[in-house]
Amino acid sequence: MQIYSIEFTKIPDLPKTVCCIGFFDGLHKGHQLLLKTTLEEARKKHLPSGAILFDPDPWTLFHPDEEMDHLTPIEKREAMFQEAGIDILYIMHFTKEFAALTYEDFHELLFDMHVQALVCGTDFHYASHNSGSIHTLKAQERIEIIAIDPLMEDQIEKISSSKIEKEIEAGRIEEANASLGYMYSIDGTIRHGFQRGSKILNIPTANLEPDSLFTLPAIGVYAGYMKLKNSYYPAMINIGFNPTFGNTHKSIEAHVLDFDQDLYGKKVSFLFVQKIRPEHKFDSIEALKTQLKQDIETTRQILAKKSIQDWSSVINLL
Ligand SMILES: Cc1cc2nc3c(=O)[nH]c(=O)nc-3n(C[C@H](O)[C@H](O)[C@H](O)COP(=O)(O)O)c2cc1C
Ligand SMILES: Nc1ncnc2c1ncn2[C@@H]1O[C@H](COP(=O)(O)OP(=O)(O)OP(=O)(O)O)[C@@H](O)[C@H]1O
Repeated sequence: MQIYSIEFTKIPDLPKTVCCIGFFDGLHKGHQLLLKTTLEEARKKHLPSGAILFDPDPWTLFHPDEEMDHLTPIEKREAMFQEAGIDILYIMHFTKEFAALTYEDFHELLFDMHVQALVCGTDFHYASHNSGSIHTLKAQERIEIIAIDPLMEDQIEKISSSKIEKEIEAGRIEEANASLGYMYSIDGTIRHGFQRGSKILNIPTANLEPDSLFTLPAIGVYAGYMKLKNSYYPAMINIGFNPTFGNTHKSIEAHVLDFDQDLYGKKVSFLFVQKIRPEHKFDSIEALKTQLKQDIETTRQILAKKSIQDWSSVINLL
C-alpha cells in the first residue's frame, strides 16, 4: 500500500482511483461496508482502490496543546487499511485553512487528486461549516458518487465511532465489539511494574505501555486475551490505580492465564471481551488474592462461551 501525506495546496501527480472518504476511527462495521464497496468498484473499473482520511482530528485545531485518544490511532488505522487490501491511502493534513474550503473547492481538490468514483455514507459531511453533503456531491457531475445507507445497530442507532468510543469508556465492551465486528484492542510494550504481582500476590501481571493514545476502557477488570506474535492467550486485564496499594498513575495490566514466559520489552496487544467487575480497594492483600482467584474462574467461564477462532478480525469481515 502506498501512503501519501497530502497538503491541499500541493497535490502531487496521482493515479486515477476509486476512493472512500472519512475519518474511519475504529474501522467499524459501517466503515467496513464502505471499504468492501470501494474494493469491489475498483476491481470492476480496473482502477486502484484508495481511502482518503483526515488527520489530525478537527478537535485538535481548537485544543492545540492537548492530544486526542482514538479507537485506532492513525498508525494502527494505516496497518488495518493495508491488511484490508486498499492500494493507496491519502492522509489529508487537516488544518484551519483546509477546514475553511468551500464545498466547490473540495470537489476541485478531489478532481485534482484524480478520484473517479467516491464511496461515502449518505450522511457524510465535509467542507466549511459542514456545508458539503451527499446532495452537493451528487449535484457535481465529474466524479461518480456511490452512497451507502448507514449501517444500524439493532435497527435503532447508527453505528459510529463516537457511539463506540462512549461504550468503551463506559466499559460496555460487548456492545462496542458488536459494532466493531471484532475485539477492541490496545497495542503496546510490556514494561516493569512494581513487581507486587509476582512477589506479594503470586499472580504475576504484565504492565502495558500503550504505543499511542488509545481510548481506554473504563476503570475495572476485564476478561480478554493477550496477543503475542500471532498467538492469543486468555487473560484477565485490570485498568486502574490499584487502590489497595494506592498507585498514583493509571496502569493497564494483565494476568495471562497458564503462562510463564518473560514478556518484558515485548510488543503485545490486550484484547477486551467483557467487563467482570469494578476495581476495589481491599482491606488486605489476602482479600485481593481471593478475589483474583475468583476472577480467574470468571475469566475462564466468559472466554469458554466463544472460541478465539469464532472472533473475526476486520480483514476477514471484508
Ligand atoms: C485481573 C486483575 C484484577 C485486579 N483487581 C484489583 C483491584 O480490584 N484492586 C486493586 O487494588 N488492585 C487490583 N489489581 C492490581 C493488583 O493490585 C496488581 O496486580 C498488583 O498491585 C501488582 O502490580 P505490579 O505489576 O505493578 O507489581 C488487579 C490486577 C489484575 C490483573
Ligand atoms: N454506520 C455507517 N454505515 C455506513 N457508512 C458509514 C457509517 N458510519 C460512517 N459511515 C461512513 O464512513 C465514512 C467515514 O465515517 P466517519 O469516520 O467520518 O464517521 P463515523 O463513523 O460516523 O464517526 P463519528 O462518530 O466520528 O461521526 C463516511 O463516509 C461516513 O458517512
